[in-house]
Amino acid sequence: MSVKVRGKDLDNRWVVPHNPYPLAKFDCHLNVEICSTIKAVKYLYKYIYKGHDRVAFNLIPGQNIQDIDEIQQFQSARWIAPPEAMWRIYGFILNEMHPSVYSLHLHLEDQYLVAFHAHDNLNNVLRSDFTAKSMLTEFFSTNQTNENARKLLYKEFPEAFVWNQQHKIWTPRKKKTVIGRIVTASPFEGERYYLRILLNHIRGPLSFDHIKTVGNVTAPTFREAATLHGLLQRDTSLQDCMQEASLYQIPHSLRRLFATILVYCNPTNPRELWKYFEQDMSSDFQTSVATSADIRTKVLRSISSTLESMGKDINMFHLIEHDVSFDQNETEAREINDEFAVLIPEEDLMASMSLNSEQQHAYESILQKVLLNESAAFFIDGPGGTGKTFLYKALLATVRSRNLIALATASSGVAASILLGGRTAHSRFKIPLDLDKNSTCCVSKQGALAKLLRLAKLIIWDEAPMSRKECMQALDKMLRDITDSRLPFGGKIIVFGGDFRQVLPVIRKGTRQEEVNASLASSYLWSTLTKIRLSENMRARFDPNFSNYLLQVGNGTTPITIENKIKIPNEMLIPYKNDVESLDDLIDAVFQDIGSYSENLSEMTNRAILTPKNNSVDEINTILIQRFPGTVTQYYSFDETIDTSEQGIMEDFLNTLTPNGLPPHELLLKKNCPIMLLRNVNPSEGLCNGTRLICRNFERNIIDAEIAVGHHTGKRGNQLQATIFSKDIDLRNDMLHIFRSYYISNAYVKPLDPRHRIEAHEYQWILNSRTIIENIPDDEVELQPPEYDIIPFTNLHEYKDTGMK
Ligand SMILES: Nc1ncnc2c1ncn2[C@@H]1O[C@H](COP(=O)(O)OP(=O)(O)OP(=O)(O)O)[C@@H](O)[C@H]1O
Repeated sequence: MSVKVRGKDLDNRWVVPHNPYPLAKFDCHLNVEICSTIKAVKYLYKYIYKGHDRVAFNLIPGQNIQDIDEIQQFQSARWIAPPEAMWRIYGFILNEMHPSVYSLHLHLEDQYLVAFHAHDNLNNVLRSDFTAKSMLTEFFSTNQTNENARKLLYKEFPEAFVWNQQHKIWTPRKKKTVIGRIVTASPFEGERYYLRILLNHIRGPLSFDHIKTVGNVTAPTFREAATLHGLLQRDTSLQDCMQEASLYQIPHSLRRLFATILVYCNPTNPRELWKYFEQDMSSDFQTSVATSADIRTKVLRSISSTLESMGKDINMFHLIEHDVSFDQNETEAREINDEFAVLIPEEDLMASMSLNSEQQHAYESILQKVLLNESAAFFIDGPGGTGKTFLYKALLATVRSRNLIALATASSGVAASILLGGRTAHSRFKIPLDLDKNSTCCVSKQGALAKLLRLAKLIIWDEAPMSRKECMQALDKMLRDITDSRLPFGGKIIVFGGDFRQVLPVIRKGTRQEEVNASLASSYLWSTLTKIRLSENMRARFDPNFSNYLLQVGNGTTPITIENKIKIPNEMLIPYKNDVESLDDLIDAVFQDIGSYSENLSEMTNRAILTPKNNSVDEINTILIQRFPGTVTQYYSFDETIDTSEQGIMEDFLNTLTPNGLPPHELLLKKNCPIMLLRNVNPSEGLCNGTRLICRNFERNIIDAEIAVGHHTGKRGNQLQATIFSKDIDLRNDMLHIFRSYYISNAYVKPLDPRHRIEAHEYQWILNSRTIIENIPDDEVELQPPEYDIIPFTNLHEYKDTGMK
């Protein structure tokens, strides 16, 4: 619509947002504003709650009056509405706050406010014990005598104790819920701010000195104590992390860690970090004949290939003066060789022999197309546990064993890590993250990936229903482009699989219909797919009732429904008593003997409690970690406000937040406890969002963990498996005998080129004249890696005469 106003053409863009209904109803000027920021909301609140006094008005007669009686004016010209008048007449409270907030004193030693009467003798005031008491000093004193008090943080103290201002003591609280807040301190205040940080994290401190004590060391300042506790971010924390790792990780792992730091930790000066650790990262490439330039190239190439698998280019980080470039042919060869080098486990090869009839039908239909090289696209539809993954494994093994390329992909990292050589579909096909119907994959027609895709005989995409249809459509377009074919998926044989009863694509705040519309089943591709159904539940074979029940839920035909809700059979439920007891019962039922799990990994990693809310996850995790045997190690996150002046005010609040994909502010871990990775750090190494790992060791800046699921199981930063091959073995022929074990020291260890791998071992040991090989006595059959329990020298006396070593 457009109108002419004073000779100018104006259209809708010149009209402020308004709502015609209130305009007509109230016959006045009303704008509509969109509250998009916190500030706008605050502004609105201020308006609404400005209160009655803001309608006070003043009528001034014509003549100038000198005497203005404001009280009189206020009283006589005050207008309040009848409801408010009634409210006041009855004396109802006008505002209240629940729960009440206790403001807790914060001061350095002997630096607090003292109130005294003008006529008091100052010397007496100073000498008086009573004057020397404050909320904080009495918090320390109570901790010295009361065991229960020591379990609390300063800010939690008012929840269990009441501050008696008259006698200046904390007495146990009997009723009323309150919360405590330590008064804020800005980082610019120095020590007072660091004391606050310590008080917010350390339970039951006994004195100012005690709170500064970390282990056996009493730090000179609160700042240093906070740093020793890991509560402050250090400028050198990334360097410290590499330093710790370099002490016990092999160079290959160190390079991987370095690449991960480059991608995820935004080091301010990557070149500095590179210079510092180049030597450590290159020690496995150092031989007497290698020049330093060769070694550097090898190290950079190794880092570059890890970065590539994370979707980054090494030249983004400017590690050296000039840009690094590697031979394109070599990159191409590596993409293809890596696929050829994927190991084929014996059990996967045998899987094709034990397929059930439905799986067998699917297997033969797909394999026939592969062998005849005919274009085909399949969708394997089967509820959870019907052996889809089992079928993919059999297919992958058969195709790969014929020296053909089969690509394994999945929508999620976890599903990808279960398949050998598996990658997420996004990373394998370079599908953009922000998709629309015109998106295409970022694959160059001349590049190494295009070459690999043209060579691939079979492409598997597991959990396809979880991805939006645009992903598959982008793949379709890209494959048609690189193969110059008009056939669906460029004539490639592609197998999608999954279960529409499980998770559909995530559409934020989307309706059920929107989710269905976004899924593969609503794509133009759906009609081109040959559908194969699997229905026999192989996971719950021995529990047919459960398997039937699952199927019914999935198909929406559960017999017993109350108000459209699924009724879970009583035998599957933990009866509800109250929140606390029932949660305990649930934990007991799932994790029956938590003390023994540290020895039996699969027992622990095969169990999980699922909850729809992250808060409940944190609550259950806290209980589980307390019950898990061993001593706790704490890691803290650092929260920073963009505006540094708000750090003191916002820090506590930020610490309480646990946004998606981030661990809690205080991460409590114990040796051998399971953890789950929350990021796709390096999917090709099995490190993706959802990978479960077992904590093996803790350093200040490093958690040493071992992968606990998928075919990367057992992978750990510094673990070695070795195949020895070198002409040095000939020299030692007399001594080394097949199938015998030896202690080997002073040997070089380096990663094995995938093309030379005979078994699943990743590293080779290089023996030279300095290598020491010792026989292991026959009675010492079980070779255990040494485990060191390092005891500080000062604590050694505790082990004196106890027979402990
Ligand atoms: N033909 C078979 N013979 C023996 N065991 C089988 C067979 N098929 C599947 N299984 C076993 O059944 C279990 C479930 O199979 P699988 O994980 O392949 O199912 P799925 O359909 O991929 O399940 P989900 O949808 O939950 O991923 C696995 O332990 C697998 O080893």
